[in-house]
Amino acid sequence: MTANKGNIELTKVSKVYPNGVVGLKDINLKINRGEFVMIVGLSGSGKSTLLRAINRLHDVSEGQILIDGQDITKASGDKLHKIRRSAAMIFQNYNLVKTSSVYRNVMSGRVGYYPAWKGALGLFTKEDQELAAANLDRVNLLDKYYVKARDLSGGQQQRVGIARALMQEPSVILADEPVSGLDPKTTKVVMNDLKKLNEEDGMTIILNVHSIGLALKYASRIVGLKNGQIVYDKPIAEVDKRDFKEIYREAGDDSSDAADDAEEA
Ligand SMILES: Nc1ncnc2c1ncn2[C@@H]1O[C@H](COP(=O)(O)OP(=O)(O)OP(=O)(O)O)[C@@H](O)[C@H]1O
Repeated sequence: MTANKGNIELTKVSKVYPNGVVGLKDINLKINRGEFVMIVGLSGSGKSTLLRAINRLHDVSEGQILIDGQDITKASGDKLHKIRRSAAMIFQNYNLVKTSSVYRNVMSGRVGYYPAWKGALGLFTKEDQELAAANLDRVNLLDKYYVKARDLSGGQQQRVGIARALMQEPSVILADEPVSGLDPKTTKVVMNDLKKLNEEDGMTIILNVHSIGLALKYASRIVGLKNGQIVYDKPIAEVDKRDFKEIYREAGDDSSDAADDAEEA
């Protein structure tokens, strides 16, 4: 990964879905290389919309998103592919092809580097095959190389998702609730894999999460969303557990489970 990559800047970003629902409203957010930003907020507050906007899984209605100075909101064709490569996505439901081998799934993270026909035929270079093995090794799954994705546990599938993301040689990892549905022990393994990438490779991580406890444990900075707007943004050293009461308070509510989770964390 090239040094000094991994910077994201959103300016006045809004997203209105075709049905009129406001997903994001006037978001200004600057994230620097090497930050581990955890995005918290109630269900429906816009966390997924934000991550999907950053690597253009959907278009925004207004505003600009720069990844290492390049505007992804306006790019098309080859330029869009190149910008998108630097921000790899990890999904809550892993998004693996369940009937394919671990190796094929990991390799699919590399297809953006090949002409479509070569990718479709699986004509990958020896170097890239070695890279796939090395990335699987990083998440301790080299022994699962030939195993079909459907025969792995949830945590193992998510780690294949991480290895696939690494094939893009990204400077940013966007993780949309990557550990919801995993038990505490497996959650720890996946979170520690991400932490390692952050600390050892300086990768920027932006991760949506429901658990305040996890945010407090892993984040270098916590951003809170409410109704599509940023209502909270602090480095971890300045975070006070009591802050979350407000982020998680629904209209007319006095308390919330997530805020209680924060109190207990
Ligand atoms: N494809 C869509 N079409 C219309 N509205 C959408 C669409 N996707 C999301 N929304 C709406 O946009 C708002 C933000 O949704 P989003 O999924 O970003 O929230 P979230 O914070 O990620 O929620 P969760 O924690 O439940 O995943 C919600 O009101 C949601 O209903």
